[in-house]
Amino acid sequence: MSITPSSQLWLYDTTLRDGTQREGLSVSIEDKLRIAHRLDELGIPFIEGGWPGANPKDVQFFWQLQENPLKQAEIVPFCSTRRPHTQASDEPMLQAILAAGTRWVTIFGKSWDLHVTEGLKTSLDENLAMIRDTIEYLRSQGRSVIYDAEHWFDGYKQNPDYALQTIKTAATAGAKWLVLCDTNGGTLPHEITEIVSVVIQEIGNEETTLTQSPIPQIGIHTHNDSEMAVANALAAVMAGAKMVQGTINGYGERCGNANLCSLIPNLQLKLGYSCIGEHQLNQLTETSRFVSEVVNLAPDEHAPFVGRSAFAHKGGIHVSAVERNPLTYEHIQPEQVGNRRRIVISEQSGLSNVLAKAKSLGMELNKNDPQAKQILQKMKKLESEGYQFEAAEASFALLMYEALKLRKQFFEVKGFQVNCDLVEGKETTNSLATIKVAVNGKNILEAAEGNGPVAALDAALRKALINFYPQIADFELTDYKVRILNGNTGTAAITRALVESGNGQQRWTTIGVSDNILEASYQAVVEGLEYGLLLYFQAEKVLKV
Ligand SMILES: CC(=O)SCCNC(=O)CCNC(=O)[C@H](O)C(C)(C)COP(=O)(O)OP(=O)(O)OC[C@H]1O[C@@H](n2cnc3c(N)ncnc32)[C@H](O)[C@@H]1OP(=O)(O)O
Ligand SMILES: CC(=O)C(=O)O
Repeated sequence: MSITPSSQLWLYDTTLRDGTQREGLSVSIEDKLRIAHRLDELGIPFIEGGWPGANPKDVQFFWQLQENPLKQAEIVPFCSTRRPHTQASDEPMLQAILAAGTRWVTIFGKSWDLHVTEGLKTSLDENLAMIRDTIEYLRSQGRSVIYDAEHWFDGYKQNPDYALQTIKTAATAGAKWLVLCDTNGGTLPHEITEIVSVVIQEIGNEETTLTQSPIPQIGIHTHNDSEMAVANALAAVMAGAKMVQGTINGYGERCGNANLCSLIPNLQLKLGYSCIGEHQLNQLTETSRFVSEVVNLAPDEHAPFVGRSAFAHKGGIHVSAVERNPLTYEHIQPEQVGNRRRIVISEQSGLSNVLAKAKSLGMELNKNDPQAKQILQKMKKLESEGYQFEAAEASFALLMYEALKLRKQFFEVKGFQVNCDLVEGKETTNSLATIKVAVNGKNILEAAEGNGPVAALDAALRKALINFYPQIADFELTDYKVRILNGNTGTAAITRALVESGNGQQRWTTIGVSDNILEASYQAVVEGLEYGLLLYFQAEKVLKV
């Protein structure tokens, strides 16, 4: 591995170690393996896999990775320096990271005198010896060492001479990287710039190959407690740091670590540094969603660069301009990071939103068409009554088809009735729905039970339609949300029901609004089935063509 071009930066991902220190995040060995391989594909050169001496899961993880190694990344175990007044060679934790069988290891040591005297309860000299012995021992075992200077910035601010002594000790002992950590996340960018510049002056930062360099390179590891983690990492890089540590989606202890999903595009697209390949940068959005799926945390829809809303345009003025030139309201092209532009429909829309939506549905509509204005007016009127089409794009599509006289009537609901039994002492209610539907001029009457009125209604409707449209057997109701819009008016409150449906490949959301919760739900359920049929027949048509 060599670093020559001055614009080359080394990314170090710690999702599998510091990321898992986030409250509420827990992963299995299989999850860790899947994430490691995905980060490898993304082109991250260093992946911190965990602390093998600290728990059996991390020991297993490193062993299993040996059987199915990464393609390009260095997998790195993490550990502290030896404890006070012990021999490095006798430390079980250090034996555990050696047993992980990697080329690189990361150890963290104390930079802040307060931590030495109060945390470790040892002398400042012994702390220096702990750093030196540990690095020398790991090097004697053939490992390349990354030294994380914990609490570097706080330590430097309190006692700069001692803090500098700790990293000079690490450098002399042979660490190849000195990573300055803003462990408590309280430092501001101007302080980072100043302090990193001092370190670079003191330590030197020659451009040379990693394996030959006697002078360690400087890295940065920042936390987000002041919401400065990304800004601080950028400030450090601009001051000369060559390694950037962070995590996918910014997961990490307390408020998280520097978010690589923001750092990488900022470094690469804005500042011109080279971190990962262009074809890898456009996997960033997918990687962010993959990791959130594996760790079972809902993705942040508003995350910069990779969030679903990162390139979503809602205001009519924005949509009008973006349609003419995306640069007007987008700082980068969404495709560069694997994301996509979305046009959101709402009461804040103008004709441009409607036209863009029509285009995305394959319909030609222009600003002078009277239907375009009608669609906009109808949508705004419905929004004023409680509809929210940005959350129910399928219902908006049906509204457009209707206005353009393209809405196919697959069936017509003539009426329905729902009865609920609430029996004292029974925890669940039984509901029975009867429904009358007309299909191709034929009336069908069906009844079905469900554990709630909406489930019963959905079941009765499907029963009535299944002989005409067998494909609805593949549709499922995946989510159902209800919101009371003017809760202060008691029973006269308006209910908004959102139903999410799916067919195994796609999901779509429909909406219903009424002062009757059943009526609102019924509208959303019916449109959900109708839209599913529409998708099915559109796909059929395309296939036949
Ligand atoms: C800034 C960071 O994020 S550092 C990483 C933090 N991550 C974690 O702590 C997660 C994994 N940790 C663990 O599983 C456990 O804490 C272990 C296995 C490491 C240690 O467990 P225990 O031996 O029971 O100790 P405990 O967690 O109570 O205390 C930490 C010990 O590490 C010592 N320690 C802390 N930093 C260092 C260091 N840089 N070098 C050596 N020892 C250190 C503390 O002084 C304390 O020692 P003591 O118990 O002799 O006083
Ligand atoms: C090492 C580390 O995770 C920190 O100092 O924050």
